[in-house]
Amino acid sequence: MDMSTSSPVITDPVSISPPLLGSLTSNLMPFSVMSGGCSSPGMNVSTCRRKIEEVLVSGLLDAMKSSSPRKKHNLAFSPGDSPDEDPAYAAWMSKCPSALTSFKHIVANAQGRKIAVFLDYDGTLSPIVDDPDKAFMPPAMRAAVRNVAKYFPTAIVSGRSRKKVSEFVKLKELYYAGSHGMDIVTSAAEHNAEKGKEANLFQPALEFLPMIDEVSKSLLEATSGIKGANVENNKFCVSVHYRNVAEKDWEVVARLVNEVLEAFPRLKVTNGRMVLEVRPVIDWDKGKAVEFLLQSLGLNDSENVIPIYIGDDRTDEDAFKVLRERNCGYGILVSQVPKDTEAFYSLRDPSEVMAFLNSLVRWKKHSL
Ligand SMILES: O=P(O)(O)OC[C@H]1O[C@H](O[C@H]2O[C@H](CO)[C@@H](O)[C@H](O)[C@H]2O)[C@H](O)[C@@H](O)[C@@H]1O
Repeated sequence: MDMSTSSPVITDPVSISPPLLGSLTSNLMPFSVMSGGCSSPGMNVSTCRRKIEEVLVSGLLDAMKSSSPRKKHNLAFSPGDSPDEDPAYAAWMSKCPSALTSFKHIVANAQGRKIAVFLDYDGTLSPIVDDPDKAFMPPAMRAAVRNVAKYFPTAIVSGRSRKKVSEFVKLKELYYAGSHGMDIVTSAAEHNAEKGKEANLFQPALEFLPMIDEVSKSLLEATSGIKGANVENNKFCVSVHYRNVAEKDWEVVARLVNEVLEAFPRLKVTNGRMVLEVRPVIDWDKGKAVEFLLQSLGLNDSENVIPIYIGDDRTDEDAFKVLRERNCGYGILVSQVPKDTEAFYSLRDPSEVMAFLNSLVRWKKHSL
């Protein structure tokens, strides 16, 4: 087995912000030092600008490559083998143990306290698939989430638009935070219907709505010639998918996204699983959304409330970090490969997520 190319610890991808060339050109001096050479005597503005652009595009491309490992490159074990036989994975699991094997410890700590459950969608409740419009949640998972919500306040926190993720999940008893937490409803739809009231909305990036629409159209147009590229408007953010783009064309994707964003200095780009996420430069993320939900749902008592957040993506790290810093609750990372993470525990895939949720319900029923 060649360990040199397998199971690397995946580090945090780059977040390139704010805006790319627009603000950088107005502040060339510091950046010219960073980019090594723009300050050379005789270099004109356009050469310097090109240099900066190269640095940004190659940074983006590196981030795309490092955060989007193709499975076969990252599994040390050959097909049919168990990840347990991979020493790197086993070493990582000793730092980030399975939430299933640690279940007794998790619930022992929750005894006499209230559990609140936060769930990411893609890669957590639904398996990752090539077509984002077909990321359906299996009925058994829906049943598991429905049961969890009977016993614990439960929220979905997704990068998708709130509308789209709630159409996938189809459960009215949950709270939903879409657009990476920038679109939150703090009352479950069933309660709204019962009380005949409007949903309580929190949308910290409301002013960006027209800008997101505009950038979404520009990105769609710019990438229309790239086979496999897909632009998804998630209301307060936009996803540029490159999962189905040939790797040789990733640089073109990076270049085009960079070019489009030159006109939008108030937007930044981060990356997830084979996707570039364009979003407003505001101090808001899934971690802030979890804090906001805990506060609004009256669950802010860190002595008596145990939040459990399950997610698979880079953006979920913000939520794991919040729980770690508050020293309350547990982040659980869904991953089949070792990753740098702020989570305390891990689960391998959505089927293990479902097993964990079912265990929570069984434990709660038993303890009533
Ligand atoms: O926060 P999440 O709910 O995990 O949303 C993050 C992104 O998920 C979706 O993209 C990912 O899943 C797709 C379907 O399995 C897959 O094709 C894609 O490569 C993944 O990146 C969603 O389409 C994005 O808009 C979300 O931002």
